[in-house]
Amino acid sequence: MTQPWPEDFRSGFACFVGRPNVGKSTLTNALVGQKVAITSSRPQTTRHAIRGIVHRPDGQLVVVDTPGLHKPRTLLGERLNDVVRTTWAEVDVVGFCAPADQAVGPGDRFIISELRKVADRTPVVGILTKTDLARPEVIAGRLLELQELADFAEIVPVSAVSGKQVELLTDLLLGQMPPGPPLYPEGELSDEPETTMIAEFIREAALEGVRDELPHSLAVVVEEMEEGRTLKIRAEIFVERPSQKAIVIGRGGSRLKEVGTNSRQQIENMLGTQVHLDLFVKVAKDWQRDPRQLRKLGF
Ligand SMILES: Nc1nc2c(ncn2[C@@H]2O[C@H](COP(=O)(O)OP(=O)(O)OP(=O)(O)O)[C@@H](O)[C@H]2O)c(=O)[nH]1
Repeated sequence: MTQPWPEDFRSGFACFVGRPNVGKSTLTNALVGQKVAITSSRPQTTRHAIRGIVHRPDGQLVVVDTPGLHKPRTLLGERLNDVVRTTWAEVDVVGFCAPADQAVGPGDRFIISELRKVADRTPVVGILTKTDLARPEVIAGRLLELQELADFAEIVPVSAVSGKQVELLTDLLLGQMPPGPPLYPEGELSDEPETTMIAEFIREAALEGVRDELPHSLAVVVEEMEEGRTLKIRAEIFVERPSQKAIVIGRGGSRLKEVGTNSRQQIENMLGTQVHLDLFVKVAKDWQRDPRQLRKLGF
């Protein structure tokens, strides 16, 4: 019997690492070609290891999106760092991202040294992101800085926004994958459970335009999904303090309404069905420090 995939087919897992806000989620979306990981101009909003799957005739690349590594101040912070390290140790290739509009610095060196502690033999591809934001001579300088930072298997400049070199990046990452059959059926873009993606869409909408300290204080749980002519979804947005609840709800409920409209559109796009979305805001005091609450909220 002949196998249904080419002999030289490659498949495996990749993840992107780098300082907050360097463009890891946007790059995942650009590679996969559809919005699967949430992006935000605010650092450290990527919570779950969301996979995007790149299907090609010559291979399959499963991209795992990890949260940013950061100084743990709470139990949540520690758990997130554990998630990061576990992911790093398990993938076939790591894409280290640094943005073209910023110099390589201590943050990058810290991540590289942490990376080497858990994955000393995993090939690392150096990725200079956001090249649309820098002039060619600046990009050239940054590439040299990257070259000195670590022993990368490859170094490649890309722009997720313009799409420049994104295909080449896929080639290079696939080139580091072991030979093997496709890991997921064709057409599948992500193996995140639907409820997780729905919760992420709501979280993303709720974070839009709010103050800097709010991101880590916000969690979303999908409580109920009821199939019918329209899909009824009931979700709860958890904050830590009554003052934050007021911010999320807004004057006369105006912000919450906006959050509902925006996330409902995203959910409808993803599921291809009409959605009725009910959102509730609840205060769960200090949920980031409380192991029981963390488990309930899925961490
Ligand atoms: N101009 C430009 N902006 C980009 C590009 N890639 C990402 N951005 C912007 O940079 C910001 C951060 O992008 P994200 O993809 O959320 O960054 P991240 O590294 O995943 O961030 P964390 O989840 O905080 O770790 C967003 O405002 C993006 O729109 C790019 O290629 N060009």
